[in-house]
Amino acid sequence: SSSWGYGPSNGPEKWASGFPVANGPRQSPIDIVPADAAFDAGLKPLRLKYDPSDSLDILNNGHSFQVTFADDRDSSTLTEGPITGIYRLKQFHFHWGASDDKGSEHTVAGRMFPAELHLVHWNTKYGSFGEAASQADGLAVVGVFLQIGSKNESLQKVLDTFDKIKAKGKQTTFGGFDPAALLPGSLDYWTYLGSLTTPPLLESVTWIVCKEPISVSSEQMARFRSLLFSAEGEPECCMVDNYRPPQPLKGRSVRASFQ
Ligand SMILES: CC#CCNS(=O)(=O)c1cc(S(N)(=O)=O)ccc1C(=O)O
Ligand SMILES: [Zn+2]
Repeated sequence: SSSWGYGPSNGPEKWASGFPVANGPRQSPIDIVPADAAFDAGLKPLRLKYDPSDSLDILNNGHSFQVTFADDRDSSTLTEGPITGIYRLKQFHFHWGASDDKGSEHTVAGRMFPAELHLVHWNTKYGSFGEAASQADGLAVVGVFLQIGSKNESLQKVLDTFDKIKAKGKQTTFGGFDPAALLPGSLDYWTYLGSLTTPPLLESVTWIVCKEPISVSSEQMARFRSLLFSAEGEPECCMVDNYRPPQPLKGRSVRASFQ
């Protein structure tokens, strides 16, 4: 069976056949329209506490690359913000385009960014990521837009591993990395109830999208595009355009933590 991807035969327009929830009521990403986002004074500031010793390795999983964290303790967590309880960081990954004019999953009043960072956290009240992933309040993903500007030195540490994870299935150790170094100065955010943006598209994600982008140089964006969707020994297929387009809002409201 042709597994899902981002090509013409297995891309986002085809996912509904294998994953009917693709047409569900709370799918992600969405177009965020700032003028329609209601300021909610009840929303607390995000509280992100990450321990660099939790970072384990970096992996090309065939649809993106991810940095995986040890999540057996409450050492790298998301609390406060729009959520209640403690959510543990499991991994972070990115989505990006074939050129600097596209690549993000969420858009802001129709504007696409060249890339988007996702930090995936799971609700510890469910005991494991897998259990949490099937619960309506099981996951919380912090999204950060990347915009073309100065070279991002924190990001460069990630890009420097790409020679070792070029092909699908390759991984290498990646310890001592602090994901807080990838966060913008302001943690103002929009939040709404949505889903995973890749199959299985589970409707279990509280999305927390930062208003302020982080910078990435055009040369650094070119490095993202040197990764491959394909495994060693297969015809080379550049890993680009690994983003799902915005999905219908279906009556959902988007709240803003800022005025
Ligand atoms: C069951 C299940 C599941 C999803 N896993 S994930 O949350 O790490 C994830 C989340 C997202 S996203 N774009 O929804 O944050 C994308 C990709 C992945 C992944 O497996 O690689
Ligand atoms: Zn993602």
